[in-house]
Amino acid sequence: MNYSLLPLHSKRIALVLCTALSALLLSFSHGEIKAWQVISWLDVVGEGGIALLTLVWLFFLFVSRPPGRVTDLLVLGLSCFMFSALLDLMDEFVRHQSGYWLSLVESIPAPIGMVLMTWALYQWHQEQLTLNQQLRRREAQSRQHHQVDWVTRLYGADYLREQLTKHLDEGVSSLSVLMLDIDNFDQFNRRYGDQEGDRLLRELSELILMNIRQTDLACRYAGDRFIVLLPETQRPQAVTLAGQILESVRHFAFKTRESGEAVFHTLSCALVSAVASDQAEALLDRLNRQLELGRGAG
Ligand SMILES: Nc1nc2c(ncn2[C@@H]2O[C@H](COP(=O)(O)OP(=O)(O)OP(=O)(O)O)[C@@H](O)[C@H]2O)c(=O)[nH]1
Repeated sequence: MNYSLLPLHSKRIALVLCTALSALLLSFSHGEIKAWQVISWLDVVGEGGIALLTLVWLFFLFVSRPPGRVTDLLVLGLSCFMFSALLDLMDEFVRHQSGYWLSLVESIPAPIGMVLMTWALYQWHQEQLTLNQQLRRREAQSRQHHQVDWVTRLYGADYLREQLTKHLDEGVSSLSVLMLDIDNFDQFNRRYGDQEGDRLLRELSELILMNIRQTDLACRYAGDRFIVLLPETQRPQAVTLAGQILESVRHFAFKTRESGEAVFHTLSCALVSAVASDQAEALLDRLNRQLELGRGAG
């Protein structure tokens, strides 16, 4: 199991522990401990099981989800539910005198928790739809995770070559291919470090993905260079799409981790349209040359 997300939840874990502790303290401070013989062990197992399983759910939540709104709602909801479940369990061990208000405190958090969790699950569903959409854009027509680039999570150059060859062999009509290169990335790396460089690569990949269509395929071709395959796309449409990517990158304020300073970036781009006799490598060479020529001219 991967526990790498646990440290990110230290405050939430503290909240859960405080909630559990306050349920125990509240119960012990308002009653007296029952005699061993009158405890109903069947109820203890049933109610204790519910409280324990709530804690298990919380544990899996912490190891599975990064912090965020949906996570917070789920933690709050489960904590409320656990609070009621623990008070319910403590009833088996402690006889309470002030029955009415304590039973109110015991009953109310559980339904509030259920409402919060229901709302959280709806939000989770919405979040999943967005993630699925991003995944579909990353995956194009097939799923080959060994060919994914681990910095950007985009497909790498080998997968790109395979897909490009496939498109060309199938004679897909109007295939446009776009190459994008981050300007002055080396300078950025030297100033802010490689880790920030990796983060920039990831964030720009997200921006590229957000601007392409479901049928397009974005790959990391090399270092700071990306390629987007645009099937069934005439040049004017490809030019518009490229313009949208360049604009969104130009307006994107990358915040450095250390100082929060906003750093802006531009991309250089080249665009070619495939012709009937094209081979993948020749087309990629054409793209590379065009990009360098454009830079020379710029
Ligand atoms: N952080 C990080 N840097 C990388 C990675 N792959 C390549 N690089 C760096 O990317 C930089 C690319 O440098 P160049 O090809 O000169 O690109 P550039 O500085 O953008 O120059 P122009 O393209 O001419 O604007 C080099 O410093 C590489 O070390 C990576 O995965 N992560």
